[in-house]
Amino acid sequence: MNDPSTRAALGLAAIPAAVYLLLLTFRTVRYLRASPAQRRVLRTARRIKRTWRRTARRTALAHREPVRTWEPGSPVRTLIPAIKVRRAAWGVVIEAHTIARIGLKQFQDAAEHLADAWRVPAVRAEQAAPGIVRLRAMLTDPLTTPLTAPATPQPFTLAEPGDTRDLGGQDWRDLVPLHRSVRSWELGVDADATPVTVATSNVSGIVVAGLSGYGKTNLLDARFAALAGSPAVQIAVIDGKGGPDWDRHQPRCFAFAKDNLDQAHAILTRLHALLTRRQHQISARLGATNLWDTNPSRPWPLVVLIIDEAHTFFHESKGSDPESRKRDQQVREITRMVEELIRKGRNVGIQTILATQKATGDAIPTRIRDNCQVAISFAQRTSEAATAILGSDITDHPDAHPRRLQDPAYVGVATLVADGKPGYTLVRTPYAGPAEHMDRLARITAQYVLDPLALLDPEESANNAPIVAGRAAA
Ligand SMILES: Nc1ncnc2c1ncn2[C@@H]1O[C@H](COP(=O)(O)OP(=O)(O)OP(=O)(O)O)[C@@H](O)[C@H]1O
Repeated sequence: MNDPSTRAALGLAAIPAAVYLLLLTFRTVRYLRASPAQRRVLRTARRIKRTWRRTARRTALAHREPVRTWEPGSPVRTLIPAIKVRRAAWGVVIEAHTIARIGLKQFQDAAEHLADAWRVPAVRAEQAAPGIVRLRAMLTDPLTTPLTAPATPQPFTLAEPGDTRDLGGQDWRDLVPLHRSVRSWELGVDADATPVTVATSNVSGIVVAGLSGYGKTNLLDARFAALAGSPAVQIAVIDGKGGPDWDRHQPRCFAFAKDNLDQAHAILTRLHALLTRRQHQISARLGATNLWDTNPSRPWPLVVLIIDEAHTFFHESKGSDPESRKRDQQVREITRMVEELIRKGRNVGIQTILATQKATGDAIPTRIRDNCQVAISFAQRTSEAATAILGSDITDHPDAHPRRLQDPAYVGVATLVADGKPGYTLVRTPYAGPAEHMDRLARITAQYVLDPLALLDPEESANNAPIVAGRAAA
């Protein structure tokens, strides 16, 4: 025992034991300090790692092949896909290396059995990279878990130094930076609970479609809330539904109309005039031919036109009486003006957001719809409707197909092509908050409202009062 070499050997043997003990202590402390939900995740991750070789064999995810040998008999070896396991708030992510003929399809086929073996409600499989399949053992599903505050922008995103208004005790520097919401739209979270965004700079058209009651208006509310706090944004609303949904937004709008064709026509005529003036003046005023090379500002704001139930305004009655002919003439003019706003509004900072239950060509003219750079679809009943809004590629992505979303659990879940994510992404959008929230937000930010045409040309504006609060120009 006193022999130095024996002591050294004992000392060496003690190192792994000490490391093991440390690891065990660390794991135990981590487990004890975790919430019940996190403990479940930890247990599941451990179970998956511990039982993987056995589970792979039992779920046909192991590959057997003969070993070349001169010895009699024909020995066989079993290859098991190597995995890496990591924890997420909602479950466990497993990245598996494909081998031989075991790839995405085999993992997808085995998903139900894996869920049983791992004792989780669902397992999803997708190709993460060539040779890597990502499995998600879902303990809770981020897509069906209601989302509130985290992805919902702060209601009062006043972002200018010196603002002395009601900041709810917060310093303006802590609030959402002015241009982040203007340049991109934080829509919510995907199936991995990671944020989903789309760029909104250099965008002149956004179309949001989906069956009634699946979350279009709520999503537009969230967008409205993200923009209302910026003095560099002016908002106009035309509500084809004509109900009370948009009334509370009115104080923050420089132009507002319901399903009144004359008023909608008047607002669009003014926005079209703004488009033309801005085109003429942009170089001289901004020293650039594209607003997005700089940033929207108070004197040259981003102008967002929201048209809810947009199909209301594109439908010609084809009647032959004078009233119908006048109406159809207005519809044709509205269609042309919306089309031009979307086709030409990008560089001058005019953005049109169309929401509709139906995005097929008979509801929204294709020359309007197909020029929108961003398309977002909530649940759809038919493939035709899904293809109309998202393009024919959606048929290659059955997992993200909006027909799958026809379930009350998917109210508030949409499909889109998101920044930095391949193919189509399903996104859980946040609940935008109760009506009073929007009411207060609109009132507190009403002081930012300015007519963008008046900002460009004060004289012209004096002769032509803007259309606000549902009243036609005085
Ligand atoms: N992301 C969400 N989280 C929680 N609830 C939501 C979400 N989106 C919508 N809802 C709820 O679902 C209901 C219908 O939503 P919304 O009015 O936005 O649907 P819609 O698609 O605009 O319907 P319609 O076409 O009839 O106007 C509302 O009560 C809303 O509060």
